Amino acid sequence: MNVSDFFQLLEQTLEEGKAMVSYRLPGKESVQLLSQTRSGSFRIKDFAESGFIFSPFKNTENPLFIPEKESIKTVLAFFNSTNADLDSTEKTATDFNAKAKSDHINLVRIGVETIKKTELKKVVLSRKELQKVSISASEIFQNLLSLYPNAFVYIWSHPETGVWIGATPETLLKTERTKFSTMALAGTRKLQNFSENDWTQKEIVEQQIVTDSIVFKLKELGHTDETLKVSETYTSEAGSLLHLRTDISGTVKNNTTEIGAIIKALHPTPAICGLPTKAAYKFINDHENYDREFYTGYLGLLNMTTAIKRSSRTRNQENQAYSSIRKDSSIFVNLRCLKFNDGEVEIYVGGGITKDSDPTSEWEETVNKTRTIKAAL
Ligand SMILES: C=C(O[C@H]1C=CC=C(C(=O)O)[C@@H]1O)C(=O)O
Repeated sequence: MNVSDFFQLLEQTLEEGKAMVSYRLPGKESVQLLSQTRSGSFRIKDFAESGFIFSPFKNTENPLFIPEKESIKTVLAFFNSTNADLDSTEKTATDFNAKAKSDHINLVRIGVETIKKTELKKVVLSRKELQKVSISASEIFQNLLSLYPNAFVYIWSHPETGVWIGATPETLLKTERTKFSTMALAGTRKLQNFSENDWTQKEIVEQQIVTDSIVFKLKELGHTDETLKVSETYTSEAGSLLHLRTDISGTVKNNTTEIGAIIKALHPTPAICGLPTKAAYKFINDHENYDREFYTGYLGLLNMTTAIKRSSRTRNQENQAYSSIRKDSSIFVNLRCLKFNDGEVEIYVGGGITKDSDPTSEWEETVNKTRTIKAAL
């Protein structure tokens, strides 16, 4: 299928209001469209299901999903990412209102005070920003595909949720055969004029909290220092931003039966909630004055069929291709995302707060994070 036929089909499916999702995995060239054939909603019961899962931040017991068996899959084999000019995003630098700024600064102040007085060590505080738009959901999706070749880029539409679009840099959980991997992603800087020494203690601590918490939760599931691999922490690009990142991986006996337990143990990580989890979750509930809905939830491929072509060289059969079928998962944290309404979008952004946070810098960080999305509007 060619590019224009693919996006025409996507627009038609969106217009029909069917449950559908289109996505591209990080670093890949192909774009998939999964369109649910039956009307109604499907919900995850035990995470052994196969399909595309879409979970909110809260109430994650039985998330919505589009079952692989109840959907038609269309593939666009090659989408050319042109790496559009990120500098164009600067035009929106002052495009915010004063009340949003003072509200967020106040929220962060209360967060810092609470951290200084209580057991709370870190809390991720967020906000939502409305912006008028004149382009379609499909165009925003195509722009994100062009801008962010290394992100997980998606558009999800469902009668129960409306339309969500995003380009997230954060993997929650990936499985390949018996190997699984996740990442601790936190701390934010602008790519422009950055030098490695710019990372401050605040960001190093903020990110270390995420790594330690993920390792701790995995150990509670029976993984050990011997079985887990934890990488060095390094600087990782996400559009025009940089984050600190540590990769964590291990093995499972059975990736389809164990995935639910790992997702439930990890979500919500301190990259999007805080530490201790319960105290941070309560603080968010009590003080963030809006519903995050699917922002900082998770989404992606759950136990989806992957056909693998291998080539094996033997003396008699050179380059013979063998196919095998696997069930793999690629689940992401829903960051750098928006909810689309005709003529207007809601952009969601947040940042990790510790005792050393400066409220005005935290506000600016959220402004910088909105640019990831605004560049595509
Ligand atoms: C909560 C967000 O980002 C998280 C992921 C990377 C860096 C973050 C930070 O520096 O605060 C956040 O933990 C967001 O983009 O809204």
